[in-house]
Amino acid sequence: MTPLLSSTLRLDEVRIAYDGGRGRHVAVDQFSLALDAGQIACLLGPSGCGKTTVLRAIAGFEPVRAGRISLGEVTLSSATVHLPPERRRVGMMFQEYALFPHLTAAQNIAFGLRRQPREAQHARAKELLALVGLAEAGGRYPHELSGGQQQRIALARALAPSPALLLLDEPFSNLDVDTRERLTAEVRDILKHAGQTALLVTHNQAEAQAMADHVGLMHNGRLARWDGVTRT
Ligand SMILES: Nc1ncnc2c1ncn2[C@@H]1O[C@H](COP(=O)(O)OP(=O)(O)OP(=O)(O)O)[C@@H](O)[C@H]1O
Repeated sequence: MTPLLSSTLRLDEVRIAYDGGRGRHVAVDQFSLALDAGQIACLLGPSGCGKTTVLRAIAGFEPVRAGRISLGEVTLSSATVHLPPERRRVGMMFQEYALFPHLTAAQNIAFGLRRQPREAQHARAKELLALVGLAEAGGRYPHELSGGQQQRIALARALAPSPALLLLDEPFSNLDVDTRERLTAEVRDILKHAGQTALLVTHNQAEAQAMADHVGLMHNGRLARWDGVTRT
């Protein structure tokens, strides 16, 4: 699939702050990066360094105090612009977005396609079930799937509306080590096959290296390093 050049993600000198009881806390500052369409990047860093805050700002859940976030030609956030989350073409796979227990795997995948005709929803769900290697599991409910299978369905659900950018926050943290290692490689293949631009957050360096084309190391709300990953 040819990546769309128009969908480069850019963060330029972004500042994000939280207002709390003890005044304003600047969680992310002078944060800049560029991620070309079709590329996978991973933000790595210790707890509290601001990884989730960056993802939440890109998704539109936190305002930006200074700087600019853009996707292609469109400004998503700046000190004066705040596009609502549903208009950003940004998909998410966050821990808190679990599958709906009362919907089948196929219905979960089709959930974000409710405005499309039923036929188109079925076809897209079928295509994504195949992409994540669960072609036979469309009729099963989440409790009938393993943890790893549930994560693959959650990924399929996030991919279904063809977002220009997919954000993944610690997508494997609930899984055991073996499943986690296997899924890391599988998810990279799935994202690459779909030509999906993705930004992932993790604590785990091995996971970052296995998944990403670029690894960004965060420290105290800033991007300390941005390295390309060489693959043989
Ligand atoms: N809703 C909030 N209100 C106030 N401060 C917050 C809020 N969310 C996060 N913070 C603070 O912002 C900083 C960055 O938090 P963030 O969750 O982005 O870090 P993180 O790198 O994702 O951490 P972890 O790896 O533990 O998830 C921390 O100091 C945190 O305490």
